[in-house]
Amino acid sequence: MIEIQNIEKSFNDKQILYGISAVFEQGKTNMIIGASGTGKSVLLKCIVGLVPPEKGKVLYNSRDFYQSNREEQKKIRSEIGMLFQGSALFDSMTVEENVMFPLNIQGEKMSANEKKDRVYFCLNRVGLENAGQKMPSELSGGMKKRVGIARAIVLNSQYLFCDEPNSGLDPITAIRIDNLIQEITHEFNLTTVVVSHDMNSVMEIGQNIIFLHKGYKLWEGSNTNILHTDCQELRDFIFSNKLMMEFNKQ
Ligand SMILES: Nc1ncnc2c1ncn2[C@@H]1O[C@H](COP(=O)(O)OP(=O)(O)OP(=O)(O)O)[C@@H](O)[C@H]1O
Repeated sequence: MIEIQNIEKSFNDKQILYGISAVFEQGKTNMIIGASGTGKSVLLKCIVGLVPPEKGKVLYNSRDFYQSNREEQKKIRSEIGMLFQGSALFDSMTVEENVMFPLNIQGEKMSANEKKDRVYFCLNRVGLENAGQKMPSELSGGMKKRVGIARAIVLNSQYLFCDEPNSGLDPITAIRIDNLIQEITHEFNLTTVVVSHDMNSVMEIGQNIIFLHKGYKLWEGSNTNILHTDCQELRDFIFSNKLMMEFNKQ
């Protein structure tokens, strides 16, 4: 479980986040949603320790990240897996080498065979056990995301962060990636946090959602009650999507 308490963040006197508190539950796909420029990525960076907030706490299973010493922070970081927006694979490495990369950096106690077994366990889990020797340039967008997911879980991560996992994918591939993230979350009992502005994703995997608007958290709930919200800003966000608007008329 990750708990954030009263997060405040500014850049050059411009306040971006105002007192954000939330609980991201273990074994669930938690989502941070909102329109472009509303502070989702900044909040994600505050949570993973890339951008320290001026105020507030980030607790990883009760461990206060920003109050921890370097060693403790390193330990927490080693439990975090990230799926980046553009997958962020290394173009000059094979799929196997890409997934192996975190093990080479942090898995110093593992033998070469153990590392390889772990890489192929993860590739198998995302359906790419035969793609180990391919280069990223030979992969489709959806396959690249799968490799990114395999790399994010290779260290036995407890916490999985996904920044816009659907960007650039067609709707069917996008749903497959969403479902894979949800399955892996349940199977490995991860605390998963997905940043998205895609309503299809929200309806598919949004088990625990916070909605940001202009740096404020205006709503929290799940995909079972989001369509019935009376928060006007959230309604505007949901029904700016044409398909959702049609659905709402029925
Ligand atoms: N390092 C930075 N320095 C200054 N301003 C920043 C920095 N990072 C983000 N911002 C500003 O913070 C605001 C929120 O940006 P953020 O990237 O969090 O939005 P977002 O909700 O993730 O949008 P999108 O969905 O388009 O990615 C924007 O006005 C952005 O310009």
